Amino acid sequence: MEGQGRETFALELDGIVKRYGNLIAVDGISLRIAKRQLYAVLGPNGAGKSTLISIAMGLVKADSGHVRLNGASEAAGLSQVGLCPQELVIWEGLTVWEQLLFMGSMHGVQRTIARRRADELLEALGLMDKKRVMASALSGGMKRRLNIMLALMHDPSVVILDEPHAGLDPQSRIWVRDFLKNLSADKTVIVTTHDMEETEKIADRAVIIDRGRVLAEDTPSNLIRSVYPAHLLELSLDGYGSQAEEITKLLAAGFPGLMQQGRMLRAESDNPLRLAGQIRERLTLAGIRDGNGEIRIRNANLEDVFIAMTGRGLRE
Ligand SMILES: Nc1ncnc2c1ncn2[C@@H]1O[C@H](COP(=O)(O)OP(=O)(O)OP(=O)(O)O)[C@@H](O)[C@H]1O
Repeated sequence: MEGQGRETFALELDGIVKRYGNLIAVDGISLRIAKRQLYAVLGPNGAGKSTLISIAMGLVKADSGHVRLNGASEAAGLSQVGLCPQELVIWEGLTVWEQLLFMGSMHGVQRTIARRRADELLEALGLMDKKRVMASALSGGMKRRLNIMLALMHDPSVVILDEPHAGLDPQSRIWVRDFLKNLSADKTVIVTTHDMEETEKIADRAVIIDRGRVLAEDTPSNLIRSVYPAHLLELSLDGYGSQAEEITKLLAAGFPGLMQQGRMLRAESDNPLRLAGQIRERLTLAGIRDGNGEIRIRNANLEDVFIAMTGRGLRE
């Protein structure tokens, strides 16, 4: 039974702990990531994402806990993993094509196979016309795309990408989004990211970690539903100038579900239209000019969940 279960997991982390002096970077994380899916690791700066990935790759040794890659202990599984680090690892003096073949030869990939694979990757990430161009002449977003290709030249079954969305221009963002989604049809793709919008669009599952611990793990839509089952109503205080404080006090007294978040009052509601009407009525009664246009009703997104769970914005 146990052996059978293992075959379905690309990565299993069991009770991982990592300390740096007094700081606990990873505080007992256990995760099972099933094969052939796109899995996002989310967390604010310093949450422990990179440390966890480095431990999964065998680059950093955990103080305790176990890692299994494709059912094997990490050393046995590493050749099946491709890592795309946060920093660009590119040889500026080689052309795009030369780098891909060079990476293939470093992994011992047969030359004809490497050439075919390099062509497929160039096609899939939209860089075919840059094949003969020096890496130093590529734009930032193109370099990041090349960085992803280099992690795939040995055709690993598990690909780990540390912040693949960081610093991408809109065009590169679309290439990377489509590429990762397609890749996850037959490989396990694990990304660490701050990009909630991308995660919502492409991830099959996501884990939110903070201070080295797992806060929640599920599909993006279940994560959202679990925290915000209803709609969100938001009242922006920006248009009210010096009356903002008075309005906050007035509405807090009448609508206990309304919470202040910065320059916004926010409530969750099954009937946001009715609530909006009640809020407007209250404001009118108090002689405050119609708040029409200041109220917005929307569905919650992953960023709302992240802020609710970690108490922090993404880039704080
Ligand atoms: N080599 C190290 N020595 C000492 N402390 C470290 C080391 N590596 C990481 N840390 C600390 O461990 C904690 C977790 O860091 P980590 O880089 O894993 O977080 P992260 O979630 O990847 O953050 P970011 O989103 O900023 O990349 C941080 O407090 C960091 O300062």
